[in-house]
Amino acid sequence: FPPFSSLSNPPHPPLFQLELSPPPMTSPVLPCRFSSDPFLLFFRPFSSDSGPSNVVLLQDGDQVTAALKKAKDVKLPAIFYFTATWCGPCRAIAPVIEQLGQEFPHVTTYKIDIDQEGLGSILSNLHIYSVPTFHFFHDGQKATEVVGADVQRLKNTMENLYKCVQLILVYTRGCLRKSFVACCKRPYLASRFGSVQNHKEAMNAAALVQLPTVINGGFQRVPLPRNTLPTPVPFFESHGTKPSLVRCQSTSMEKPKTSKRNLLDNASNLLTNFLSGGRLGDMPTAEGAVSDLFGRPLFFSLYDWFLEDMLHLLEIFDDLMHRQLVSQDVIVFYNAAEFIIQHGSVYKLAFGPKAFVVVSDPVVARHILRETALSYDKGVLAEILEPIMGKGLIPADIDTWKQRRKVITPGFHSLFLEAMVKVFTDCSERSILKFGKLLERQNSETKEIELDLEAEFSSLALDIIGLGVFNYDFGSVTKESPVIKAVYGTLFEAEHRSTFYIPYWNLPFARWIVPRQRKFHSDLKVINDCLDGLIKNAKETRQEADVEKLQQRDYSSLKDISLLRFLVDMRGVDVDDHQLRDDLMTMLIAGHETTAAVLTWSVFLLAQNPSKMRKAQLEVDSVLGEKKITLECLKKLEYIRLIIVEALRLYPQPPLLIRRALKADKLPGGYMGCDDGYAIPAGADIFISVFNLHRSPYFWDRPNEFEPERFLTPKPSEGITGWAGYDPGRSPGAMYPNEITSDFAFIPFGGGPRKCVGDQFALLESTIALALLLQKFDVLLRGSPDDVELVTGATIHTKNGLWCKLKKRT
Ligand code: HEM
Repeated sequence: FPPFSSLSNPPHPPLFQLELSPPPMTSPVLPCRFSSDPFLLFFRPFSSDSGPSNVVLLQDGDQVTAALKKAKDVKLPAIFYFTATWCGPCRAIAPVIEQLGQEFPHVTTYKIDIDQEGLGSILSNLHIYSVPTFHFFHDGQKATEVVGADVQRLKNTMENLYKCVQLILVYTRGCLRKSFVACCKRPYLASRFGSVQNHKEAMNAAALVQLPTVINGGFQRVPLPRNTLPTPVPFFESHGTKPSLVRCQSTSMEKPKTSKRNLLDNASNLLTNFLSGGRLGDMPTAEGAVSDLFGRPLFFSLYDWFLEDMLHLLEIFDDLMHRQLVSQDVIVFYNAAEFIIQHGSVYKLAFGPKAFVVVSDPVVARHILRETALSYDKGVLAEILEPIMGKGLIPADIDTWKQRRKVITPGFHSLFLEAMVKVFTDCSERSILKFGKLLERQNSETKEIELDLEAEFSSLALDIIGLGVFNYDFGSVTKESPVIKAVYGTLFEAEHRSTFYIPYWNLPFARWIVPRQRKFHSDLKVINDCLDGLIKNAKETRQEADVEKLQQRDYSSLKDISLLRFLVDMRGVDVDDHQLRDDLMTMLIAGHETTAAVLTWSVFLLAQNPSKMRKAQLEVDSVLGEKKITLECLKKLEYIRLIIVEALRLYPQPPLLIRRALKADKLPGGYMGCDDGYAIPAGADIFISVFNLHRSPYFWDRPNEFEPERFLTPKPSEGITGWAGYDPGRSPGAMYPNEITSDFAFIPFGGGPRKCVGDQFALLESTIALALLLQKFDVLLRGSPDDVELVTGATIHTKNGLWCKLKKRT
């Protein structure tokens, strides 16, 4: 593109400059060249008939002739792949072909077994002397060929020939280019970047290269000479409305956004700017409307505002690829300046009378959670939770938190967790037994039961947290009790408060006048009485010891292995009953819904991916057999562990972390943000959107896909300043990926000093429960995944339960 005087990249070789002369044959007929590319080693073994749908097996000479004709006449991109069943290199390269087929869905690969009868003359006409041989067709002609299993050459040829879209980006600030590279990982988005300064320059450039053009998402027809033009892409001509923005594994999260601002929105924004918005300086501001916040979870809107335009662009390309419309170049100009102004790593959300700072970047999250952790408290969250959790760790002020954190953390030592494995197993088996009994009672032919697994996981998690934290068996998997009802009532109220914007419960007399507040206080009393009884009991049987001694106890001989026992027995910590009760209540609430939610979403995702479920079941069969689960087994259940963390990536619990600045601070700009960072005043309220971080296309490939295997492979930072990339080796010995391995791009348990104390407890518990479920049952969703609507408060859960069909595995 000569007119782009300001191209910042060294020029790429021209897109269609191909090596047209075939490489020399190394042997006359059959022995083939074989690349020792280690890429080959990672793929599944050869399977001749299966594979992606764009691989077509041609079974006789007529079919080959017809396909050749079609490739020439219809001008669709196609590869003719000559192979033989006895050829070792062909077998070795088969997975690469499959992989390339998936990466270039618009290219058809015709596979021809040269030993089929009646091919003789065709093969000699085409000069096929050895296998594998690949003929590449483009624009109705044979463009080039590759002879031999030369992986690198195959990949290069595919990329050079079939990458279809050239992307030219209008950018005004250097950092944005990188974001596009990170985002446009798909092979069909050729990353040829340049900068043009304005719309006119973009149009001139487009006219010069004579291609259909998209400027800022809208189609522009450039004045091209007749007949020599590629047809404009119909999608752009017809598209007036944006496609839905957030695509996920399948949920009803794709509700359209409210597009028009109403009176309330305008009033709210005015108020925001008047009251607090101004104090947040020139931070990018989301153009959201208050009405966007109603009727769907807040974190979806935060995600849209974060990525709206980027997603829009990707949606366009996906759609084009899907419809095989891009068999030609399209130029895209994208106005980066617009993007920067409205969205990004740190932006301000005008929200009623308040402004919140929304953070979607690991470097900024790391700054708040780890580097300056004690300059922030829990702000709005503490206001909501304090009436329930008192001075428990989550809402506690910094001084109380420092004291209690020091005491509680040692409670989760390794021998305790090891002892918990038995509790997790026993409780999970109780659920499995219950499902088995329900199945036995089932008379129907199908021999399957329908269950709301979310409710079942909730009972299971309640039983486990009761036993683990204060040695109380709720027994909720099999029965109901006033205490259980009170716990659920309290959780329900905590949820209600976290989604209700006006804290009416703080009004004088509300606890006596408002019926739900009356119920809440009576539920709280039931739980408090129960906890007080347990604390009294534990104190009466106290056996004081130093922390180190307590951590080396022989758990197999103890009747009560709970955390309460540990806290009460600890020498030199004479804590009052009230504080202990707050601690227990906090852990009861923090550890119950969260774990139930992880199991719920793990099953939801697996049920939509039967091959992954099967893989998990095979792993469980091979590791466990008929054995009881031990910590050693858990180390071997790698795939199950990855499923749990991948579910936490896609459905983080909670989806937002909340903070309030105790003093003025300067946040780093984050990726694509302002290099100078953003000053925030004392009192600024912050949402760290874990959901945005976990699904950010800058830090994850295919961010919305369920791919547990992703955590096995390092991901370099690709030049993102300040972010170290993902590296599983960074936390040696860790059983699960975490904020260290991901440098704060994966923070399901937060990070820094206020990181979850129960993370290992929860992960081991979930791994065991999921493994035991999959060991015995096949699980299917009862209806469509889209029927499983999401709602959210503190955690993301379903609106009407996760209804599944369970069948005994044979
Ligand atoms: C999968 C299950 C769980 C998830 C996803 C989860 C997530 C989190 C997150 C994200 C935080 C940090 C909140 C923040 O920084 O604002 C947190 C804190 C906390 N979690 Fe968990 N948690 C889980 C299970 C548990 C369990 C089982 C327990 C207790 C047995 C627990 C106890 C706590 C406590 C006490 C805190 C406050 C820590 C502090 O401020 O020092 N959590 N949890």
